[in-house]
Amino acid sequence: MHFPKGNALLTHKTMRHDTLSPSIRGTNQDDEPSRSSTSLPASLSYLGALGAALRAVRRLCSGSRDQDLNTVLEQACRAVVQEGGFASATVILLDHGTSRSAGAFGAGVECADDCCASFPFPLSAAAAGALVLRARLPDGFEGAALGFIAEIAREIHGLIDNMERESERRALEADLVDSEKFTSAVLTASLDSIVTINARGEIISFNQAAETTFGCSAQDVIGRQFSDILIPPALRERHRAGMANYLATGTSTMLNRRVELVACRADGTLFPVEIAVVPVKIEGSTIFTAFIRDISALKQAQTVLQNRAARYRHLIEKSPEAIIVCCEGLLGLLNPAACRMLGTDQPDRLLGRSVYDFVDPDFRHHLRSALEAKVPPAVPKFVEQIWMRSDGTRFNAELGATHITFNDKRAIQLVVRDITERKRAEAVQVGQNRILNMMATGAPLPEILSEIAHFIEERSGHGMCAILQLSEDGGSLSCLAAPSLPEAYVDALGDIAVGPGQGSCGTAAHRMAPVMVTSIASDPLWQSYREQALLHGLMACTSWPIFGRNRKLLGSIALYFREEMAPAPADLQLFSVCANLAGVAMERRASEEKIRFLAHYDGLTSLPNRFLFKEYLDLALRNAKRHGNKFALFFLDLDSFKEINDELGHDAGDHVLREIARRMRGVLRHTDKIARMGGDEFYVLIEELSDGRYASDVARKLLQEAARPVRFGAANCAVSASIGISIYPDDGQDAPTLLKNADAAMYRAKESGKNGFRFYSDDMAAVVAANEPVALRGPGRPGPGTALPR
Ligand SMILES: Nc1nc2c(ncn2[C@@H]2O[C@H](COP(=O)(O)OP(=O)(O)OP(=O)(O)O)[C@@H](O)[C@H]2O)c(=O)[nH]1
Repeated sequence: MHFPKGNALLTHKTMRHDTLSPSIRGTNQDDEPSRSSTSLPASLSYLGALGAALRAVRRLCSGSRDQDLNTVLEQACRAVVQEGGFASATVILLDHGTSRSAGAFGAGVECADDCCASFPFPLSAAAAGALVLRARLPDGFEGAALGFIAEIAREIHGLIDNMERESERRALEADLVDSEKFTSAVLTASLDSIVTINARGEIISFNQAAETTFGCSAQDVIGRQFSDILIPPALRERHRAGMANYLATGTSTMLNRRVELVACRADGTLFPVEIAVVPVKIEGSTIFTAFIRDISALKQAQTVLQNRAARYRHLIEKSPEAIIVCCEGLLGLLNPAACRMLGTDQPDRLLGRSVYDFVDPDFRHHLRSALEAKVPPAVPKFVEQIWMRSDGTRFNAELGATHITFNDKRAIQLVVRDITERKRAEAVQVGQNRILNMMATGAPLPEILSEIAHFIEERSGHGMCAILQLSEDGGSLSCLAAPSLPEAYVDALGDIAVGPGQGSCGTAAHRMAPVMVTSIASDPLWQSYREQALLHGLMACTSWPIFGRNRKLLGSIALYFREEMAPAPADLQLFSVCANLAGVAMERRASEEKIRFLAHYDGLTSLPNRFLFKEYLDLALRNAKRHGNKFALFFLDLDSFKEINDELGHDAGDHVLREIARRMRGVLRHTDKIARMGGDEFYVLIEELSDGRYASDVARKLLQEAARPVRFGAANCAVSASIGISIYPDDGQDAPTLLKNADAAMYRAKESGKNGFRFYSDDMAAVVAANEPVALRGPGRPGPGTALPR
């Protein structure tokens, strides 16, 4: 299609939009369109053709409802060209400032003297654009033809306008249908019940979910009062009042938000719902759409969860073990046992604090590695640590950690046990075993008691311990171990009398019960010892009696402090254990001493027996050999002792033996030894012998004591003694020789008339030889053939 040069007619700038006045340009003219052509008359046939074109276009307009716009415009252009005899017809449409050819016919037809005219559509109309015609005739756009052509253009414009309106209407209709379908689908598919009511409270829509939820069909409820069907009877009046208030005032607390309520099913059962009501004003009237969700299952799940949470909380609350939940190292939950363990009854004061605040710094890294472990142990592993209470005091803790979810977060649940008591008991057990081991291995009593005292001091922290033993007569206490007390104080105190008002120890022994004195300065029990104690800075003293079997009092334990205070209650049991240990040690030592006494001493006279005398003799020999000393060995046998037994009885004989033994012991030096061999025979060992005369003096004194009558009842028992003496080294270099020679000398004294003594001399060797194998004495009847123990 050929357009005039510059296409000036096709731009809206050159179109005259206010009217359908065309722009016309002749091929042979300049660019200015011809304005004078309206005066030329058009031929009747041409006008008839234009009329036919106009009618054809009108026909198209009426039958174009269902056709595509471009097709119809194409047909219109064809009709205009074919009926009107134009070379070409084109409809140009402006669309958002750009032009497009919406329909054309006859394009590409060229003729030598054609002219072209553009008939614009009004800009104010829905469709803007123009009908562009090319006429074969030079006067094709003149006179009456112009009116026809303008009419054709108007018809085409009307056609475009109608078709576009129709198209828009159809699109809107389609949208509406789609929207209704969508709404219907939403309502149907919605899991929530959607119920719409009008301002009178009547149900006007009721979706499928509502039918299921409330147990009634839409058909049954539409038109009925919402409150009569879906609201529980107890709430109906409130609902009506609320609606009335909203309609009157426009305010409501129920609308446009989600609230939980109770709804009523068709069968009358009530159930929990979550409801949101949205009011909508339509044509001056208000309708209300309620979105209702049955939350029975949710509530049940919540109840189950709440019950579970409550059970968990109950278990935690009642657990005797301390349970602590930590989130990111902070305390998130503590049960009462944990609060007690950490020394508070106000968990709120601990919540949010770092768990590390309660752990001894030396153990924090242990806890950190447990809390930050990526893979928790399958079974919680309990570890021991030192923890701290709120007041900073430390305690032994055993704890196990497990990973849990707490408040939707990863958390650690700690089970913490205060094992201070267990550790204390273990320490007591270890100490007790150490002390029992000392007893079993025969450690000396003072060492054992000293160990017990150290143990008590160690456990008590800063006390000083003393262990005292009761005297045989039960009248006083003497200190056996006091490793930490000032020596001067122990010496100054000496033996403590047992009785009321005798300090803590004397009073405890007297009362046979513990005595706690927290102020030595003011307690009347310490009146007699106060000055000494205060002089050494001792301010308090608690004492426990020590008992043996059958609650026999053996002594007492004292624990002194340099402050006015009492032992910690936790230590009292330990001290009572220690008092028992001291009792066992003391009693055992007493038993051992008794056994030792029975083994080494004569039961009648309490003098050493022949076994012990043998040890004395061996020791004397070693000393004498080492130092070049002399010593004398006496063998003493009572004369005519048998007669006492025979005449006055065995008891009288025993009495005489005891008395003479006591007297002889009394006249000897404490370094001298005297032993009873048995019967009426005794040995005496005189060491540090300067010369023989001293031995004679001792022999005379012994004879004198033996000869002094012994009173037994009304009788005076009179005996005498005969003594034989051998001297080391003159009369023998070893024990058997010395004993043999003393024995021989004693025989010589008997032979010489008794009540006298004889030193061994070589002439006695014959007697000894005659009595060989060896004239050694043993228990019982004197005579040769009985040897001392080796
Ligand atoms: N009462 C008593 N008598 C004892 C005890 N042990 C031994 N005897 C007796 O002591 C006497 C000692 O006997 P002898 O030494 O032979 O008799 P004796 O009369 O002293 O004779 P001489 O030594 O020769 O003077 C015996 O009669 C024993 O039975 C004892 O423990 N108690």
